[in-house]
Amino acid sequence: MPAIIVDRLSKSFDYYKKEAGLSHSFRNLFYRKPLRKDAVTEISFRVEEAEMVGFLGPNGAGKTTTLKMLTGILHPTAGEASVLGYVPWERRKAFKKQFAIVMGQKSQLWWDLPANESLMLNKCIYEIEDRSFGRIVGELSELLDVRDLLSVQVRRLSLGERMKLELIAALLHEPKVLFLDEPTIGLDLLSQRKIREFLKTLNRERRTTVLLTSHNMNDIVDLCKRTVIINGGKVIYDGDLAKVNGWLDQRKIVRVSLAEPVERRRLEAYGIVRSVEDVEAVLEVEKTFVKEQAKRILDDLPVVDFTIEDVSIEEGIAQLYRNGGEENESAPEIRQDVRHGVYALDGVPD
Ligand SMILES: Nc1ncnc2c1ncn2[C@@H]1O[C@H](COP(=O)(O)OP(=O)(O)OP(=O)(O)O)[C@@H](O)[C@H]1O
Repeated sequence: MPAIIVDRLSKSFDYYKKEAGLSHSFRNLFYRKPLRKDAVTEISFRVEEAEMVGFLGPNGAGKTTTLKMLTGILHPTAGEASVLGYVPWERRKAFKKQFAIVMGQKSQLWWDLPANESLMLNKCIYEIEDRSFGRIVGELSELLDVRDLLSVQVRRLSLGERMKLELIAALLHEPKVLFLDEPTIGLDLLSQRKIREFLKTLNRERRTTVLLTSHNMNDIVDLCKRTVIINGGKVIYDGDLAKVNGWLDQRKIVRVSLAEPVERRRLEAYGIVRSVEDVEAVLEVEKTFVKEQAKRILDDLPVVDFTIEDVSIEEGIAQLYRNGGEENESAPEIRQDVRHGVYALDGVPD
């Protein structure tokens, strides 16, 4: 049985428009314009036990809202979900003991206390026995290399050190399902790598199921074979990460620094002009033509510096599906088998 089942889950937020100014504040006492935001609309997907799935999407796509429903923080407007056989928003005690959520932007540790005091608090909340507590803290702090930091006041720790201790706090009760929302945000490359290695070990040795949201593509590429992509509150892709990579790899980003400003119209001869600011230009060029266009740019223009980069998956998705899931003509068509909640990109080679 899958560890996570999401079936046509939706969440809408009702709120009121507030306008600035004293007169509007007075008017708001008698009349407030109600508004509705459909943050998540009929999304369906499944995550098998011990699977690590990347949950991707541009800003405002509905990722955090989905994670909040799957952890019982939010009640959905419609649809169903089950995590380890439990309905998350029923918030049963037995369910709370089997999952954990780590949000890179939020801390569950007490800032004025050393981390081991917060760990003691979690020990009591989750009713963990003394012997298990000692073993788990020992194992995890060894793996993350933070043994010496357990007695340091949390506010004195670096962001990376704190994040490692946040993970220990979240994993004390040995959850079977782990929801991660931007776990490497703001961390240096070394700390990011350490946390990814740790998550791999956790998944391999404890068969922990992981649903991971991250704007850091290295996290997703390194940890997840499969990705669910959401945009405008709708699932637009569910499948192999490599397939999406292959599709986006069909285009390249060419960054050019020029000795003097060049008219936008002139640059359009070499590809799609993404931006021109003074002497800096960014172009998008089809991969098959990139060699030829690069040569032309270098021959024709007063180039000072020149780089060719890949389009990031996230950027490509945001660009192609900018209108809340409406594809533009160059985007691959999305096929959806509603019965199974399966989505696929047409025209993408296997
Ligand atoms: N309480 C709320 N009231 C009204 N709108 C909300 C509320 N919470 C979220 N939204 C809106 O729902 C949409 C989805 O938000 P959500 O935080 O789930 O996106 P996200 O994919 O996690 O984005 P990000 O990557 O920027 O964190 C956004 O447009 C957001 O403004």
